[in-house]
Amino acid sequence: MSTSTLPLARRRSESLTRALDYLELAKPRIGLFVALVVLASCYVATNGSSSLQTMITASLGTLLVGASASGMNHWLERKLDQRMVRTASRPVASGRLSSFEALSFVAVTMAVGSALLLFTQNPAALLWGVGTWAAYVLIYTPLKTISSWNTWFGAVAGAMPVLIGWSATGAELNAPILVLFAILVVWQLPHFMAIAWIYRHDYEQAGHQMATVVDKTGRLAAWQAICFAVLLIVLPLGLFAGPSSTTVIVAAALLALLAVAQCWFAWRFFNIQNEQTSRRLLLASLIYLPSTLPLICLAAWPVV
Ligand code: HEM
Ligand SMILES: CC(C)=CCC/C(C)=C/CC/C(C)=C/COP(=O)(O)OP(=O)(O)O
Repeated sequence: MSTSTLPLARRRSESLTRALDYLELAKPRIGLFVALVVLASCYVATNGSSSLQTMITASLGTLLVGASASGMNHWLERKLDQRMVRTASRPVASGRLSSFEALSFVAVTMAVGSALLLFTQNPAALLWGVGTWAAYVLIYTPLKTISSWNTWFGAVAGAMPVLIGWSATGAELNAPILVLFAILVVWQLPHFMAIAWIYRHDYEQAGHQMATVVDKTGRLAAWQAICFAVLLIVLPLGLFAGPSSTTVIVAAALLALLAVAQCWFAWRFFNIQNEQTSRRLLLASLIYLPSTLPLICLAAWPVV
């Protein structure tokens, strides 16, 4: 039956399925978090004086470059993804999208995202965007099957959108932006160690050298989760490297308090790695990150 003779309802549902497949290529939930990080970074870099237009276009540009990186990761890992329960039904791994369709998505989102960063922002924002893409696609992704250090490289790549937001504003580096970058790098270790434990059998099946694969006792993952969670408690002290004010003191205290809560879940996971402690640590990490963003903005509140 040719496409034109298919019943309208069926054609509509097929178009919707394809649209959702392309959306899945972009890893939209991680993308949303990354966009929020860029919004906050623009605000923090300028102590609240960034224009709304800069904030929105920088976030949109990063979202598109990030979608391109995620699409490339789907394509590069299509064979490995087939071996993992969590990823086997992904659009490229399952064959619903062809390599041509996936790579076209990668090229179009990269071109539009890069143009947005260059023409609405500046060459530095584009450079950091391309650098983040390269760190994720060319360094982190191939390292996953080589060494468990991959997560540390992934953590740096995952924090680089802070630098896209900062460079878009053209502002000087300040204490809150450096603290936000550090928080993002460090946060990803407890975030991912919980995931590495939950999906350890999947990762082993695909040959990914995650901490829970190279050390099946779970201790390596547990140590990394607790050490980096503790580090999150002290990082807000870095805010005092800049001008101090009541808002900075309040923001630093609340950031440390949030980190203590996150640390509690890392501590439970450190003591015993099981379904409950790992899932709770993952959930805590997903609550911790968006909660820190308004607080770091508070720390950059203009002193009058
Ligand atoms: C080393 C770095 C990172 C690794 C290896 C990693 C890995 C993952 C994986 C595998 C999941 C899926 C968990 C599941 O299906 O249950 C996930 C979830 C998530 N991650 Fe990360 N992540 C990293 C960094 C980041 C960063 C930088 C962000 C955003 C700023 C982020 C935001 C999220 C969000 C929002 C989710 C939940 C939504 C979803 O499952 O798509 N992650 N992460
Ligand atoms: C501008 C730009 C490029 C933004 C992207 C930001 C960025 C680098 C986020 C990466 C976070 C990360 C390492 C996710 C896990 O990927 P994974 O491959 O381990 O996840 P998977 O197993 O679900 O594929």
